[in-house]
Amino acid sequence: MSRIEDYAIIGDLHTAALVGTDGSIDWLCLPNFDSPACFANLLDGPKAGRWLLAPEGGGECTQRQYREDTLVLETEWELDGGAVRVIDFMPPRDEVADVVRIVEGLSGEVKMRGELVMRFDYGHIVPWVRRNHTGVHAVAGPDALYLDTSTRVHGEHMSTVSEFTVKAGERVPFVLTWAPSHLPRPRSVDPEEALEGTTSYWTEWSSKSKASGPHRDAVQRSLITLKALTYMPTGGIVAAATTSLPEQIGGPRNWDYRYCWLRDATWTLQSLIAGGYTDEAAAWRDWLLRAVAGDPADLQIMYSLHGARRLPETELGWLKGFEGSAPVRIGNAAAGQFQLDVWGEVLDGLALTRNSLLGQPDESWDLQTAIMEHLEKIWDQPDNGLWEMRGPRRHFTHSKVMAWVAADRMVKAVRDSGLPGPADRWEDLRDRIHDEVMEKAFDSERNTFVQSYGSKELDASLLLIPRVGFLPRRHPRVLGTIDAIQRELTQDGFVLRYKPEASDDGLPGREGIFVACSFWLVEALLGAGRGPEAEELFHRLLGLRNDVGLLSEEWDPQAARQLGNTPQAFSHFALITTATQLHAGLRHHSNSPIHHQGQS
Ligand SMILES: OC[C@H]1O[C@H](O[C@H]2O[C@H](CO)[C@@H](O)[C@H](O)[C@H]2O)[C@H](O)[C@@H](O)[C@@H]1O
Repeated sequence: MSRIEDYAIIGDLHTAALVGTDGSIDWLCLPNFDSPACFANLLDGPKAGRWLLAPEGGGECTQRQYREDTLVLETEWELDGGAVRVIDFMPPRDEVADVVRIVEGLSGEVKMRGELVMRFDYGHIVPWVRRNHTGVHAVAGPDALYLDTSTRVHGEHMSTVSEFTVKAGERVPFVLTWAPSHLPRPRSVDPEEALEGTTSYWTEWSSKSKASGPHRDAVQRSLITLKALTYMPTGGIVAAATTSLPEQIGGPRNWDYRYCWLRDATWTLQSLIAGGYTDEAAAWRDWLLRAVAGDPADLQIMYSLHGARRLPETELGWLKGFEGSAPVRIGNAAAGQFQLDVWGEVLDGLALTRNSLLGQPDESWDLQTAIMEHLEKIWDQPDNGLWEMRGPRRHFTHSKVMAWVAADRMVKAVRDSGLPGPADRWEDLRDRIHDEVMEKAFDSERNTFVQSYGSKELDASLLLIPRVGFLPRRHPRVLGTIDAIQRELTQDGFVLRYKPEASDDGLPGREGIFVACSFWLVEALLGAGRGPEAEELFHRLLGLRNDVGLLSEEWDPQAARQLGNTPQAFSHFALITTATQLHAGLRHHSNSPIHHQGQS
């Protein structure tokens, strides 16, 4: 059984597939990220659908890598009789979706076996499968899949099997195409042309990057991963490609991340802008304006890729879950929560786009004003916080700090950029929130900010206080909070987001350390003047990436394995912004663009 870190991602900017080190595609939702899966081996085993393509004897590959700065994956096996490579990719999309796999003989000869188990609706539906002159054709309900290959296939135990030998220099292609079942068979794809086109697409995209410095490769891989999590038609960005990969193996903390969180998307935007990608930032702003249009009181913390608001949370009882981690959930009840921080994140993100996309039309000021006016009425309410706690609502410190951020950015927009608005009133609110946080969210005995007003608990989000400019990076209270978090909220030097057993988050069980929060500690240490410690922690965090540079949401320090949904935008944007700070120096806060070398 594969571990979370065994997976690499390929995608077509509408959806993504996860490919294991054993050559099996174990996760693929079609046609979009949030559509039902046709391969759900990840959550239930092979009977829920998968596509294995590997040497006959099976087993882990010897090595794998992405082709330079692309999303084209190469998985290689070296065996006694020869060596073979499987090249996997999804060509950037037209109206239908393709997964292309090319088996390439590298030396000697290798016996290969393909096993395609097509299931629709997360393993629930076994389709009708018919042979045709180029492969097979599967249909059930709205979905059709077409397999085209030059090698012979036959049926075996409800799967489509191919057995063939590949010699040095030979190439055996497979193309799996999804199309709506009511339409005629779609155009066929030339696999070699598609390989060239896909390689050029990603190479060209990567050539626009401003990533540089000692961590350039890690940053570029993270930027490519974030791009792979964007939904091209609307500009929406999913939090991760999967649902229900557990935060504790065998536990119930399993959530569907195939949606657009305003928080995650705003942070992703910050890192794309840091990487020099302004087109994606503009597309995100357009997505945001469409998604949140209407009464600001109805603003949600997350939406679907298309901006839909209803994301009912359901359990898929027929799936046993990753290594038995049940339930498997689709939809996400957090969509209905009140998370005060989101307003600040959105206004912070729009301030950044305004400062970064100079000269591009910006129609978001009316929305920003409406959001701020609404926030003036609700900022003093208890909320669910950025960790989406399902326990009682509280006055979370981070939420209030983000309300301060909202007011701060709006004041600056009026004062510095000349936009219209009641700057004095917003300034007054900003100062009131600041005073309240300083008074109610600080434990002077332990010299640390706390998770919520009056609480004794710590929370990793407190590390963001200097990042958003609420206090200077070396303010005594910031330094005290860093010390307290290192003392009380770390495992093996990595940071927990909070202590689940003491924070009444409404859920049983525990979880791993939170990768993004550990990157936040790096930045906080750097700001505190503890550069060598920051560098050391950053290098240890880079070591949590898998062999192809991917991070999931969490890490289990005892078992030394990844936990949670993967690849996760949160972890990758934290890597990018932290690496940029380490390289460029602490020259910016969350809302100011980074000036790369050579720029004025
Ligand atoms: O811990 C409980 C919550 O966990 C998920 O939320 C987390 O993921 C979100 C997407 O990356 C992120 O925005 C949030 O800050 C994280 O806590 C889950 O989506 C929630 O439903 C759940 O209550």
